[in-house]
Formats: sequence, C-alpha cells, structure tokens
Amino acid sequence: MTTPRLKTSIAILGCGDVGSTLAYTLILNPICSEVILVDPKTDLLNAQVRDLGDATFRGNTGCKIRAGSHKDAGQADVVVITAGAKQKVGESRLSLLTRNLHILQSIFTSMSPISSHTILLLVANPVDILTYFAQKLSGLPPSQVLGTGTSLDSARLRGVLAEKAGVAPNSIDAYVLGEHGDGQFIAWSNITIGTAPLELGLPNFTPELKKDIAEHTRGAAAAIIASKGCTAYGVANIAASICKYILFNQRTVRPISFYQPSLGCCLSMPCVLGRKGVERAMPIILDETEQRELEDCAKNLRSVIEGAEREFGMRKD
Ligand SMILES: NC(=O)C1=CN([C@@H]2O[C@H](COP(=O)(O)OP(=O)(O)OC[C@H]3O[C@@H](n4cnc5c(N)ncnc54)[C@H](O)[C@@H]3O)[C@@H](O)[C@H]2O)C=CC1
Ligand SMILES: CC(=O)C(=O)O
Repeated sequence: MTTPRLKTSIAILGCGDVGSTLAYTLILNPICSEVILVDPKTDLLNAQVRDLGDATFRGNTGCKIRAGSHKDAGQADVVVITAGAKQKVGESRLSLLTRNLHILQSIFTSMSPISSHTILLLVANPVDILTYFAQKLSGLPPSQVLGTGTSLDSARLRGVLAEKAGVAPNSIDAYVLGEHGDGQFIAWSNITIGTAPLELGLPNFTPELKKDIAEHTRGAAAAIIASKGCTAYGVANIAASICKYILFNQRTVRPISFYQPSLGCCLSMPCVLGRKGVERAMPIILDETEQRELEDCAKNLRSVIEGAEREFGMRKD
C-alpha cells in the first residue's frame, strides 16, 4: 500500500530572472510537492517549465513543476510575486511603483478568489509599498502578506561583517531594518559577532568603516545591476528560505516587510515566521538614532503610499 503524500504548492508569479531562479532553487532544495509558474508571456513560460522540468528528472526530488493560471495560483499554499518591471541602471526601486502597481492590480483581479490559507510573499519592487497594496487588494489578514524586505540587505550586511571579522556569516546577528531601498538603516546597537558585541568582535571598527559598510549594503543591488542588469540569486535564496520557514512552521526570526500598525505602512522589522506567516513581531530595542531613522523611513513610505492612492483613485482627498 502506498502512503498518500501531502500536497504542498508554491506558485511563482513571473518567470523572468528572479522567478525562474527561485523555481530552480526550490527544485534543488525541495520543500513542496509542486511549483506552479505563471506568466502572461506564454512562450517564455512554457520554455521555462520545460527547461526547469529537465532539472527535476535526475534525482527523485519529489518536486514537480508546471505552468498554471493566476486562478490556480490563488489556491497555492504560498504565492510568491516576482511579476513586475525591474530597475534599469541608475533607476531607484521607487521609480517602478506605477508600473508594478498596475501589474499587482491585474494579478489580484485574475487570481480572485484567493484561498483564505494562502500566504503571499512579495518580491517585486518597491517591495514595501507593494506589500502594503497586496494586503489591501487581497483582503487577506496582514499576517499572511509579507515582503522579502531587508532580509536580503541583512544577508549582505552579514556577508561583509563576516569578511571583516573573520567568522562565518551565520555566526553573526545583524539586522538591516526599514525600507528595502534608500531609507534602510542598520540596527548597529544590536549586532553581535559570535558571542561578542560589535566593538569587541570587530576591534578595528571605526566611524569610517561603519560608513563604508552602510554604503556597501545600501548600494549592493545597484552595483550588481550596473554590470549584469539584474539581481536574482540572492533574493531567490532568501525567498526560498522564507517559504521553508512558513511551510515547515519553523518559527525562525527574520527581518521581513509586514504591516506595522503603529507606523501605518509595511516595512521590515524582525518577526517570527511560521505556518500562519508572521506569527508575531519580535521586539527589538533600538537606540535614539535608529528609532529616528525608523520613524523617518515610515514617514517617507506613508507619503509614497498616499501619492499612489491618489494616482490610482483610491483616496477621496
Ligand atoms: N525584493 C528584492 O530583494 C528584489 C526584487 N526584485 C524585483 O523583482 C521583480 C522581477 O525582477 P526580474 O525577474 O529580474 O524581472 P523580469 O523582467 O526578468 O521578470 C518579470 C516577469 O514578470 C512577468 N509578468 C508581468 N506581468 C505579470 C503578471 N500579471 N502575472 C505574472 N507575471 C507577470 C513578466 O512577463 C516577466 O517575465 C522586479 O520588480 C525587481 O525589481 C529583484 C531582485 C531583488
Ligand atoms: C533588486 C533588488 O532589490 C536587490 O537586489 O536588492
């Protein structure tokens, strides 16, 4: 007698550079039984499914890949939204807003009705603003709508600190918080290197080094885009990890973009990730400068949201 297998599915909307890299990551590190790819470019979609399908045949990973519709995606356990325009050289993430909000609106029109158990994970930029609108457009509870946010920036920060301190990145706790964009800030006061606070773990830490590290982290995406036109591997790895924390109910603490009731927008703060999405916010004590940076960041994001609501006729004033 064969044991029935539990079916878990991840739908990826958009199978361009990021969506296809995420699909490949999920095939190599299987965490679900099915990956559903959705993209209006049907030639590209079918070619990606065939090419990625070839990667499923060698080991018996148990993860199948298929093309699907937006309606199919709306019934998946996790829906990852990578659909949208990407930055050209010199463009900011925020400059993508009008184009990508149009795409987001059309996605929710096509996907409806969405299963009430689905977790939405936004990757498309500007990710904090799109996470905010995805929650409104989907009608799902805020805890089920999240964005990769500054988890990628935090990984980049851990990478550079690891190199300077001569320890493995996973021996470092360091959080970039706020906007996945120019309004991000580093919670310096919370960094630990192994068992040591930053100044002990990195004895040659100077104000110049601090500035260089912050600039490196904030500018990492633009530097890669200037040479190859996109970033894909880092965010695909982050998105696959987030899917795993959710599907395996891992209760892992990460900085993720989610709705902050006291700030009136979505931005990244640490939270516990599990099967319900954001299980709870994880408190963090910020120093005075960091608290001001958080408030400034939220103020800017709120004003971008208000501008978009006016442009898209979602506000009365
Ligand atoms: N949050 C993060 O850390 C990162 C975010 N990104 C963002 O991810 C997005 C995607 O980037 P790439 O994959 O490089 O772009 P891409 O242009 O290679 O792929 C985007 C795909 O979305 C598809 N698409 C458009 N409308 C759609 C719809 N209604 N439904 C399904 N698919 C649709 C397009 O046909 C295209 O194939 C961009 O907004 C980019 O800025 C990229 C890297 C990191
Ligand atoms: C493109 C982007 O948002 C990133 O790589 O951080």
